[in-house]
Amino acid sequence: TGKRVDVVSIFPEYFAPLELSLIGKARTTGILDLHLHDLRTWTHDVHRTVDDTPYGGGPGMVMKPEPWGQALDELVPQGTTARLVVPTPAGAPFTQATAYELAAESHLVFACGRYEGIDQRVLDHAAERMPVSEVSLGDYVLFGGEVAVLVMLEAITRLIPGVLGNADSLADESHAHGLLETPAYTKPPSWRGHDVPDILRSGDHGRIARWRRDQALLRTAARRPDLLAALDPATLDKRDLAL
Ligand SMILES: N#Cc1ccccc1Cn1ccc2ccc(-c3cc(N)[nH]n3)cc21
Repeated sequence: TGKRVDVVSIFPEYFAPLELSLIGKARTTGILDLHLHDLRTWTHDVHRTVDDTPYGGGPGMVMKPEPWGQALDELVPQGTTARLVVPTPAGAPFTQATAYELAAESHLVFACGRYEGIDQRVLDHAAERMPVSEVSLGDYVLFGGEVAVLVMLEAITRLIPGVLGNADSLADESHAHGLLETPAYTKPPSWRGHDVPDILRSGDHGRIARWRRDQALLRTAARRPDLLAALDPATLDKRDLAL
């Protein structure tokens, strides 16, 4: 059976396009079993209230715990398990490594917050019976979790075996070896006075691989020194260090 993914949001229509693309693909390949839910399903008052004022004062509103608690009771019944993934500016960085970890899970529940976030007790209570990942997509603040979940779903889905046609394309992409990927070129060989590097048209695959690695190292050093610093020195050979 495919990977079960539940998304809970007060704007489930944000995800409607996925129903076409991912569900379409999943139907043929049985990869993703995506279910969208409106959090207001689990409200019972006439105004379908999901938010209230923050304890301790401050601007904005906070999402009430009750609807979330009932949603999780229904989506992750006692005796079943899932990983709860909650986008938040205060989360741990979502990286390619996180995407791989989440791609391996059989059941993911994404909680999309709005307003100033979800009452913390929802996450604390859920953590008593399931793994909870609070994740940040970057050091900027969004209006809510929906866009973050769209990004995560894309990053995760492409890692599930069978989704990408050419599995090799996963091996050499950015962040696969902890380095940025090399520049890409295609025909024509010369375009508006810009030529493709001769090495790439030499047919010498050993030298091409070497050139590509050099480019990845130089590019990573120039644009992402933080990634270079994080590299395992064991993966670098003496030529690399000479760059
Ligand atoms: N929480 C919160 C919050 C706190 C202060 C101001 C605005 C918000 C809005 N918000 C509500 C839900 C929610 C979900 C994810 C993000 C998010 C993630 C990244 N990486 N940036 N922003 C923001 C979200």
